[in-house]
Amino acid sequence: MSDWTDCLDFGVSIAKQASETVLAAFLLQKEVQLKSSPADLVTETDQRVERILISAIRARFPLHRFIGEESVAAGEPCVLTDEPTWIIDPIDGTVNFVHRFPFVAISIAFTVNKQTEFGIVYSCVEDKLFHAQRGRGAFLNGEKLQASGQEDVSKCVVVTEIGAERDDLALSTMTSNILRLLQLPVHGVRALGTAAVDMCHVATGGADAYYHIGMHCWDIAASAIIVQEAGGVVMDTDGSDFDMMSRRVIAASSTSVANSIAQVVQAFPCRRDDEDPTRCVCGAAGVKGV
Ligand SMILES: O=P(O)(O)OC[C@@]1(O)O[C@H](CO)[C@@H](O)[C@@H]1O
Ligand SMILES: [Mg+2]
Ligand SMILES: [Mg+2]
Repeated sequence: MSDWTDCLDFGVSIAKQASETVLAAFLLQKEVQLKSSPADLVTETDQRVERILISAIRARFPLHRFIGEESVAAGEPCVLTDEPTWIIDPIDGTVNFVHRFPFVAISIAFTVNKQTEFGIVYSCVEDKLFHAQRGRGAFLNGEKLQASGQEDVSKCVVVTEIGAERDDLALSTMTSNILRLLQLPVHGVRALGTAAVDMCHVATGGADAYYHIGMHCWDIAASAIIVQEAGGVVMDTDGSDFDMMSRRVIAASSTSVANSIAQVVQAFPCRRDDEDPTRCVCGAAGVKGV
């Protein structure tokens, strides 16, 4: 039985190759298009990097499937099957990329039978390569990672994001969540602009928790296994099991911190990533899946 190490090694090498395209464009002026909201941006580089990654993987593993952010935006389905599947965010942190704020990552997760086998997050400008393989630990540039183990939420640095949603309910929910956390109190609240890198900071122990409502599976699939393999926990913001399609996540140093955050954080409605977009629309108004 394959342990998928050949796929992991290939994923790492193409992530590094594709980062050259990201870095070559990083300091240049970008042409920006909007997706679901005025803060949900896409550039030609996002689309090109996704094409580079998918065509390389397809040439090597022709039977594998894909869920890619920009492919889904172009109308491809976002459904996880039992087949080997690569879940790709070509640039996580496109707003950062457009503004030259130096936290942008290529995020690649690989699932089989709907279980994540490995995750790769390459923070391109920082040249930080995070990866984890199921049952084999999490690493940053080859060094083993360990989450902080913190159990007391009042001693935590908590990372979150104000996402791309700009409707009143989403904005008031996101800001009141931050207010309630600060009132616990926690030591600090941070946001880097990329869910993938934010969550990897929980894996390093530099942050103790991360939560987010409204992100997509490609933002967090890779970093979720990196957190778990570093000894952290991931769950839904409602306290149930982690579901990468639910648009809700808590990643934490310990179950007790994750539960404390789940008690404080409220969610606003978001359509699941794998929900048929023709059937129901809730959450922020917009095009392509929000
Ligand atoms: O569209 P992108 O860049 O792939 O991803 C969206 C995203 O960067 O937006 C949020 C911050 O606004 C992050 O949490 C999330 O990862
Ligand atoms: Mg993203
Ligand atoms: Mg992206």
